[in-house]
Amino acid sequence: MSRPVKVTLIMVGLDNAGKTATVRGIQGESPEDVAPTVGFSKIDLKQGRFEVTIFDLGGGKRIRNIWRNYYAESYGVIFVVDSSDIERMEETKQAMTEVLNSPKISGKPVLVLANKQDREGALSEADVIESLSLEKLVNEHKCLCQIEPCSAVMGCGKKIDKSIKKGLYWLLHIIAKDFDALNERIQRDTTEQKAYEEQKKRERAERVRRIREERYSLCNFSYLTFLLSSLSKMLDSFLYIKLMGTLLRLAYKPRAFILGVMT
Ligand SMILES: Nc1nc2c(ncn2[C@@H]2O[C@H](COP(=O)(O)OP(=O)(O)OP(=O)(O)O)[C@@H](O)[C@H]2O)c(=O)[nH]1
Ligand SMILES: [Mg+2]
Repeated sequence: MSRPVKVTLIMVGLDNAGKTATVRGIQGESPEDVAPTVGFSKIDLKQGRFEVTIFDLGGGKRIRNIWRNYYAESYGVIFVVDSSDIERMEETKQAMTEVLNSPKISGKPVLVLANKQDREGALSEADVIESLSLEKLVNEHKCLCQIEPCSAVMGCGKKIDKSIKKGLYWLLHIIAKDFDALNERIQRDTTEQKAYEEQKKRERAERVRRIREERYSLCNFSYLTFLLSSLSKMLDSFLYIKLMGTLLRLAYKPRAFILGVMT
């Protein structure tokens, strides 16, 4: 029996594209009532001899910058597009360009799910290809690509939209064909990324240490200043009391005072 093949995939695309609904359906859960993903969710599933991990990454504008943290370990990309949201096609194209531009993604296989085909006015496969300049984009970055028009809310588990199943099968098949080279690249990239993250961690720790040290010496300095000013105040008070005593003595007993000074 052949050994299981461990494969990590990332699922990206704009917010509201239908990524979470798609992975829910793949997992056999209801794709209805999904909430926007804040951060990511991780899904593990078995597909034949593949042990697949899918990172469903939040697509909100502010969290899109986390996508790059997952590029190194990813064997392939699932890019989900809301085909019915024509106004956001330009934004979708920009997001896809940024993903494929990354050196850690270029050359890896990409499955595009042209989702929400059940919606009226949804762009057809050909229109999505044109709106995204998909052919040019994937050729430029040497990515094998397949596009599947689908609907994530059509069913789940065994009843999931056949196009989603077909797309996932294609992606895993392409990965398996070039597994050794891809795996070598992923091992190299993840080792490099880990070293980079460690370096960043060390730099951060060093920065914190320096700030603490500066704060500590500032604290010591303030303490010293406080101590000196307190001492000076005490001395001032002491001299003041002494002076007042002298004046009082001079005022009430001038003779005794003058004799005291003279002797
Ligand atoms: N009509 C229709 N609605 C869908 C389809 N897929 C997803 N939706 C709906 O679209 C909305 C967004 O779906 P999500 O799966 O949360 O989208 P997402 O891409 O995960 O969004 P973020 O987590 O914010 O990045 C939800 O209301 C889904 O029910 C589809 O194929 N057809
Ligand atoms: Mg989501």
